[in-house]
Parts: sequence; structure tokens; C-alpha cells
Amino acid sequence: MIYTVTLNPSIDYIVQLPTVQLGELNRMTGDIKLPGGKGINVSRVLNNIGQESTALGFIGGFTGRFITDWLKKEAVGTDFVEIEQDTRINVKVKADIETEINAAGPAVSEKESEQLLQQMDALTADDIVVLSGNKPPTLPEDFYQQMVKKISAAGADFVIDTTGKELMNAIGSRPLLVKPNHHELADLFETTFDSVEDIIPYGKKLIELGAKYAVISMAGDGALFFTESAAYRATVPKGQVKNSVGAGDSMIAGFIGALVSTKDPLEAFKKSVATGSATAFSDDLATKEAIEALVEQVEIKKID
Ligand SMILES: Nc1ncnc2c1ncn2[C@@H]1O[C@H](COP(=O)(O)OP(=O)(O)OP(=O)(O)O)[C@@H](O)[C@H]1O
Ligand SMILES: O=P(O)(O)OC[C@@]1(O)O[C@H](CO)[C@@H](O)[C@@H]1O
Repeated sequence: MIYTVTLNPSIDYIVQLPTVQLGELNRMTGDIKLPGGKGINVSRVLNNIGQESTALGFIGGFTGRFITDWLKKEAVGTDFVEIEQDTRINVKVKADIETEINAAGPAVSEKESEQLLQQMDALTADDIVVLSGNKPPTLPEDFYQQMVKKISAAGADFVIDTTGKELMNAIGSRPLLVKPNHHELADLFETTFDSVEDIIPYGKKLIELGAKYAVISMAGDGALFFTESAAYRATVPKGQVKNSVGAGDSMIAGFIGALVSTKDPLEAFKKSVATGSATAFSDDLATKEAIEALVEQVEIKKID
């Protein structure tokens, strides 16, 4: 079974307006409410491509109910730990420039966090766990490490999509996949990149440190893929970006979905890029049809 873990889900409140006048009353021209949080996005895209998964994490209050109702309607499997406080609302402003305002999230009690850790004890070597996103502030600093320890003890595979110290601490435990974007990769190694050539040694470093596969996304500039023996660059399909929220999560879903069904990592990378773009070109997340319409536009070249 594929499990996704979203420690800090959200309602993504996407608001559209031509420009934002700071200090003035602004009126929206449109708005959309979507279930959000990185792991939940991964589960929704997996569902769209016909791959079963169970979404885990902390959910609470009226905002939490919005998410669980939505996922139930889409027949996405869930086994959330119910918490006392309300799930957060993240605001995504789509004006002439895009601005995201993410909330810190609810307090999670020790008892609630223990319940999630116990779920990790039931994993088996056939499972893949996707750990994604920021953690609510009350969880211990090493909460991801605690989960990774249990996942590894069960012999299950894991994917980790977080940043900074949390990513660095997990990478030695041999994740199946890491997918930082090029900014996150630069931050991770406290450096800056001026060209794709600058990125390559750092992609290789992710593999040396323990990742089996690493995808580095570069938004409209393509993506890089690193394995133990090679590096590849993909072009991204051409299209109009409508809403890039969840594009990175969609890449993870596309990769894992294709890897599980084809066992071919390069095919998985190709699907990953098409899935990211299919989300970027939609208001909501990628559908199977949208991915299939784009996949042949993705060209992959071996670069190392
Ligand atoms: N302008 C674009 N044209 C085509 N595809 C795009 C564009 N921007 C993003 N994408 C698709 O989305 C993928 C992920 O983009 P990005 O590098 O911004 O990841 P991310 O920062 O993790 O995304 P996010 O945080 O917005 O979910 C890209 O690899 C590509 O497939
Ligand atoms: O605050 P985090 O957990 O880092 O990111 C949360 C979030 O921005 O990520 C998703 C897109 O990747 C959105 O659905 C959600 O609002």
C-alpha cells in the first residue's frame, strides 16, 4: 500500500484578482477552496491515475471536515488522526504575481502525535510512505526522524518532501525519492546556482548521501533526475500556467505511481514531469487524461 502523511493539512483558499492594492479594500474576481497539504495532494493525484493510497496525518475541526468530505467524495482512502484544534487555511493569492500565505497550523497534543507514530508500527516491507510538507509547530523537532526510524524498521520504502534540516536528517536513511526544487536544493547546501551545470554536483550529492532517486524540479525550466549511475534532464511541456500549487506534489505522485506500475525509473521520471505540468496547467490537480495529453512532449536527455 502507498501511504501519504500530511502532518499539517490545509484548506487552500485560492483567491483571484488582477492586482493587490496594499492598504486598500481589494475585491476578488474569483475564489476556489480546495483540500490541501502536500501528502493529500499526492493521494488525490494517485487516485486520479488509478493508484490506491491511504492519506494519513492530523485533521481537525470544520476545516478538517471539509477535507475529509472532499476526499470521501473522490474515494481517496484516509485514516487520519482526529485532533482537537482546527486544520489550517492557507491563502494563495493569484494576482499579477502569485503570493502564498501559509498558516502555522493547529497544536497537536502528545497523545494525538503518539497515535500517528503507532500507525507506523503497522507498516510492512511492501509499503511506500510519502512524507510531505511542513509540521505543525507543537510537534517535536525530530518528529520526521521518529517516523523514518519506524518506517525503516518495518522495511518499508519512503519518499521525503520537506526542506532543510529535516530533509538532511532523513536522507541517510535511504529514501526511495527526494524531490527538492532548485531553490530548496541550493538552501540545503547553503549555496547558489547560476546555471543547470552548477546544480549537477549537488544532485549527485543527494544520491551519495543516501537517496535512491532524486528529482530536482526547476518549474518552467525543466527537471533533473539522478540515479546511482546517471543523470538526466527533461524538458517540460508548453502550456499556460493556471495554478502551480501542488505541481511538485503531483511530480511525486506521477513518479511513484509509474514506478510501482512499470518498475522503470526513467519512465517514472517522464510521467513525473508530465504530471507536474498537468497540475500547473489546471485550476485543480492533474487528471489522467491531462497527463496523457502531455507525456509525449517531455523529452529526456542523458547529461552524465
Ligand atoms: N511554467 C511551467 N511550464 C510547464 N510546467 C511547469 C511550469 N511550472 C511548473 N511546471 C511543472 O511543475 C513541476 C514542479 O514545479 P516546481 O519546480 O515549481 O516545483 P515545486 O516548487 O515543488 O512546486 P510547488 O511548490 O508549486 O508545488 C515542474 O517540474 C513542471 O512539471
Ligand atoms: O506549509 P507546507 O506544508 O510547507 O505547504 C503546504 C502547501 O503550501 O503545500 C501544498 C502545495 O505543495 C499546498 O496544498 C499547501 O497549502
